[in-house]
Amino acid sequence: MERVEQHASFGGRQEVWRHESRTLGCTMKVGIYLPPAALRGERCPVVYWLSGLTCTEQNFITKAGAQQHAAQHGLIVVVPDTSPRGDGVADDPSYDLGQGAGFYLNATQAPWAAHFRMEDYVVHELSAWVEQHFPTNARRSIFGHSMGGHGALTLALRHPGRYASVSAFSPIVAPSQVPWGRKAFAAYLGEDQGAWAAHDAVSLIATASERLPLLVDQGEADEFLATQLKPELLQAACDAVGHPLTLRMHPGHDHSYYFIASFIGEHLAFHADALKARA
Ligand SMILES: N[C@@H](CCC(=O)N[C@@H](CS)C(=O)NCC(=O)O)C(=O)O
Repeated sequence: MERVEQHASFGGRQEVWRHESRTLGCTMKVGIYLPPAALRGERCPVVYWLSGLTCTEQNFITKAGAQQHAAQHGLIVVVPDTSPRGDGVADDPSYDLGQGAGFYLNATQAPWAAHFRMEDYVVHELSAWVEQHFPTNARRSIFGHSMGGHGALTLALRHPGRYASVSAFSPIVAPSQVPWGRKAFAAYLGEDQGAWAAHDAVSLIATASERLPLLVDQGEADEFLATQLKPELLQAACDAVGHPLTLRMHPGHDHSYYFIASFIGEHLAFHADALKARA
């Protein structure tokens, strides 16, 4: 492993690391924000951020403005890339499949299955690596944007007990029912839609064994709202079983990091409260 960037930030340090992933079979870059408390040697909880289509670790660490809030709450923020990377890794010319579009699941279909194992990477290998090398206290929360919002919701629902809290900006809530998700699921999981529900937040809500409250923020001027995101499907699924959901619609906000930056402080405060309650 090798540190490839470090920048002083709000009394802490924004770092980028490169490490070998056995799960993905390639080298991965990861953004790690260490708050002042971590630099003083205190053990801090970790919040995992999952980005959307086309992103690397750079989008969030340079545009979300998370560092000042993570510093204030004493949170380590870990930002993985959105897929395996490299010349030996399968890819597709479109922006919504292949590298930059891993969808936070383990692919079962050729040519993707060899490297596209983002669920195992994020849930198991990355957290073990983080907890081995950084001053953590083994408490975790998870959040993300768009494809990464889908990732945060589904990984929290699929791994009850692992995360203290979950939230999302503009998430894909029902990938089985929208073009981005249907294209990716057909490629990664196969045409048999029986396998899709296990990676679809709206489907998973019905049978969730842990009713972890969901915080979701969505811009009303988001260009993908009606075609790809459909938060009303998540609202209906939560209403049907009494799953706690706070869905906040924001007039004027689009799908960009300007939206994320506007509410990132509230999301980190939400996670900090939940992580403290677990202490
Ligand atoms: N029109 C966009 C679609 C992809 C997109 O909007 N990606 C979102 C996540 S779904 C994003 O975070 N983009 C990078 C950024 O805004 O920094 C593109 O082709 O790049």
